[in-house]
Amino acid sequence: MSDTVTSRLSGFHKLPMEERLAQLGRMFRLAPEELNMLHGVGALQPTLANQMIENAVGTFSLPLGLGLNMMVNGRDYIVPMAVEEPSVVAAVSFAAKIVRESGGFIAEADPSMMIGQVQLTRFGDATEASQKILDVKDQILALANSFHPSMVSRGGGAKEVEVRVLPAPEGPRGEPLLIVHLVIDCQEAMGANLINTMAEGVAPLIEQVTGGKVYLRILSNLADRRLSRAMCRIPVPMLADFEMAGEEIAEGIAQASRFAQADPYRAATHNKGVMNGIDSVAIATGQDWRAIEAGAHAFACREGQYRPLSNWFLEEGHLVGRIELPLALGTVGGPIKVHPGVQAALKVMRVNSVREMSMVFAAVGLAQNFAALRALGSVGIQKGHMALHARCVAVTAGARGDWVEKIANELVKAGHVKVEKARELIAALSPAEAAAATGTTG
Ligand SMILES: CC(C)(COP(=O)([O-])OP(=O)([O-])OC[C@H]1O[C@@H](n2cnc3c(N)ncnc32)[C@H](O)[C@@H]1OP(=O)([O-])[O-])[C@@H](O)C(=O)NCCC(=O)NCCSC(=O)C[C@@](C)(O)CC(=O)[O-]
Ligand SMILES: NC(=O)C1=CN([C@@H]2O[C@H](COP(=O)(O)OP(=O)(O)OC[C@H]3O[C@@H](n4cnc5c(N)ncnc54)[C@H](OP(=O)(O)O)[C@@H]3O)[C@@H](O)[C@H]2O)C=CC1
Repeated sequence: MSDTVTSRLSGFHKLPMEERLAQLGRMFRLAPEELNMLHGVGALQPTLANQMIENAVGTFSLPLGLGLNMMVNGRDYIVPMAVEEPSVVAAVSFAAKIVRESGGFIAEADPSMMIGQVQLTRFGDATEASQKILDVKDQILALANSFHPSMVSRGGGAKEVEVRVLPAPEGPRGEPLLIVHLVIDCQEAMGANLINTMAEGVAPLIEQVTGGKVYLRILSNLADRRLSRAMCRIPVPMLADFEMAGEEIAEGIAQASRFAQADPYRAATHNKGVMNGIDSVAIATGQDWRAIEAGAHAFACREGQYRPLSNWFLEEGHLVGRIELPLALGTVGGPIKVHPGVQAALKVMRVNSVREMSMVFAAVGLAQNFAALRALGSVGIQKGHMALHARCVAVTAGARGDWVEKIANELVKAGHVKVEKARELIAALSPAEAAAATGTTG
């Protein structure tokens, strides 16, 4: 791989797609097959898809873009993003460009600790049953680890047993819930399968020592022992653009953050913006994005009210942004080593461990959030977003080829990004132009 990898590729978005790929190929010394994978040519063959899921009839594609300008802990990252929504990739690159000029993102991630849950019922007295389980804690851990000795030799495996007694949902007359938590270090894996194996494996021992009956044995997607954090600190004057002073923009972002802190209706949309970035990278890198989504939103609710995953405030002439969320990611397992497109995407992202990957994910979430709040707290989201959405609108109205960009530009100029307007523009062309614009013969 080239030593000159940089994610600061100014004007990359103005290049034709072939030149973008060629530039990427040179920088990462990618083989033609790897470039083809990124380009989507043969990335996931139907025969392989048929081995991945049930009742397969084919594959389904999404656009793959590159988030640029990302600097995390002093290292440059080009971030593969699979997403259908216009402006997401531009927004992350835009934010990361500003942040890198103020030193980049600082991030950290916890070790890969996950929780496996075992639900015990008919246990009699809850305190006594809890104590019986804790008395055989070492036996439970040894049994759990016997199902995955290779995880232990990697330094991972089951590390702790905890017992939680929860009030009965039916009220005081119902049996309280007794939930055993197995805390497992999953190392480089997301961990669901290995956790479930261990949770199922220890259930008979828990039944035996308590005389109770186990029902559920499954991981928890609220991965709150596996948090990732990112922060950035931008000098306020660096936020200025041609139209607004840095102070005004910073104030708009801080006000947006206050709104999300106070109001779950706003926090949900704020977090949707965060997840625009995180989900896109998750899909491109073969992660279980449903698990990430479930964990993020459960974590957002941990204080009893749904809150934003990130926070922005002013401090000593700087705008400071922070994000914290659970990220159960893997560099092995699931489809990661199976899907050839994921392999090519990971080569571009060049993370050396799952913790490093989690830090980049957190930084992407914060960058995405910054771009949205910057727009929302100043000119509004529509200006930037709709300008990029205009191309989709032009295609929906029937435009094809070079005409997509032309019609999109006209829509933006008219300040009216609607399919009907695009159809009007096409209808106003000469018959020959209209035929060319819509790819039909005249
Ligand atoms: C769209 C921008 C970035 C334009 O912003 P701009 O001011 O036109 O950007 P710029 O010309 O100053 O360019 C700066 C950099 O941004 C990138 N960039 C700039 N343009 C492009 C492009 N076309 N394609 C790819 N990259 C682009 C590129 O890296 C460029 O660097 P350069 O290459 O020039 O050195 C800005 O208006 C923006 O960030 N808007 C916010 C968009 C957004 O957040 N979209 C998410 C979808 S909306 C949503 O679902 C979430 C939401 C909003 O509801 C969340 C919430 O409520 O919190
Ligand atoms: N609620 C949820 O989120 C659920 C999710 N899932 C799915 O489970 C999958 C993730 O489970 P997961 O257990 O991670 O995946 P896998 O079982 O596919 O793979 C993980 C395995 O990779 C091997 N491995 C090789 N090197 C390492 C390393 N350095 N660190 C850790 N493991 C290593 C280990 O096996 P070995 O030790 O044998 O080498 C490990 O058990 C995803 O596809 C997810 O969609 C499934 C059920 C529920």
